Amino acid sequence: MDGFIELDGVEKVFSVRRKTGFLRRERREVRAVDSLSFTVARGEMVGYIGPNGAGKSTTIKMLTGILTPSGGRLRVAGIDPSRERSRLAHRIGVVFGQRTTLWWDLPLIDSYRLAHRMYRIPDARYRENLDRLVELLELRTLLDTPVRQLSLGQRMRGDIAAALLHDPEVLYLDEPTIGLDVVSKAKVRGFLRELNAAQGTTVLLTTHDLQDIEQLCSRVMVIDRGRLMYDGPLAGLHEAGESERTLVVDLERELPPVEVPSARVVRVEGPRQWLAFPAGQSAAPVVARLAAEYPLVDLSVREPDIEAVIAKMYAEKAVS
Ligand SMILES: Nc1ncnc2c1ncn2[C@@H]1O[C@H](COP(=O)(O)OP(=O)(O)OP(=O)(O)O)[C@@H](O)[C@H]1O
Repeated sequence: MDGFIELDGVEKVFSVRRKTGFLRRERREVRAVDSLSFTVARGEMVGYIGPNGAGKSTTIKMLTGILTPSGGRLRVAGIDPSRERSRLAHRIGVVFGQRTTLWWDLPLIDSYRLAHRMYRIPDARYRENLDRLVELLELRTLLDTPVRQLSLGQRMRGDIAAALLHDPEVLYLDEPTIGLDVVSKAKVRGFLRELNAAQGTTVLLTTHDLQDIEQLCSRVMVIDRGRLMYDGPLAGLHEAGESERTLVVDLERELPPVEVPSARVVRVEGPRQWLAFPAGQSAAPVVARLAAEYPLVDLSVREPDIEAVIAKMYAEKAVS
């Protein structure tokens, strides 16, 4: 193994006690991560996806040293995370979309001052990093605002800055765009792309939004029931799952199902129709044809969700 992040046959088994009667308890084992092996090279930006309960958070927690693996070998920058958690902490940054690491009642800048001391960042470097991050993440006018008053998108940008003040070589992001509007998502994605390109930061990104992966990662790993199901480009995942995108079309009036090559109508509701077409294909020819031949009022494209792609992957495997 010669990656920056290395996992070899990693396992995590939780022992769960379940109530089965008034006084009876049953002990059950949950294998959250099962013989997981992969490597991520320095500077890579990799998507890590899978359905709920697949084992993504458990993997990230083992990579930060919060959880100790039940078996196998795991290294980040040559460090065994659970044995040398505080040494590793200086080299990694973590952002959880669902939970903030910022101090809720204090102005944003105070969380940064605390990180300055906690990570013992040299003064000049702290000032330089703070200045750069505040500029790139558009936080200048928010520094004196208590975190609880920030919008979700502002808070997320604040969290990302906090995770990067100490110049980590690797950044773990757990759902960084969850709940954000289109503009905020674009800002976060733009920043991450820039960070990876300019600083060479290694990024492991967990998300349920396939557009995050599409716009940021050349490689995606799919985990399900603790096992690695797929490791490769996103396009290959669409092929493996034969996934489809959906075009939602609003017509001027109710019409019979429209007829367009390489797309099929899957639902009709009054003047609105839903057309499915292969995810690997551009929507442009379908849209052009619709606009030319039908009284079009509005349309939008819906990406397949990860659960649907993975469900199809399973279905494919079952018949092949
Ligand atoms: N501390 C724990 N004790 C017992 N079981 C756990 C614990 N943490 C996770 N699990 C179980 O391990 C499995 C994997 O959970 P994990 O949180 O890693 O999934 P996930 O892929 O991150 O899911 P989500 O997308 O919902 O966050 C689940 O069955 C979960 O219930």
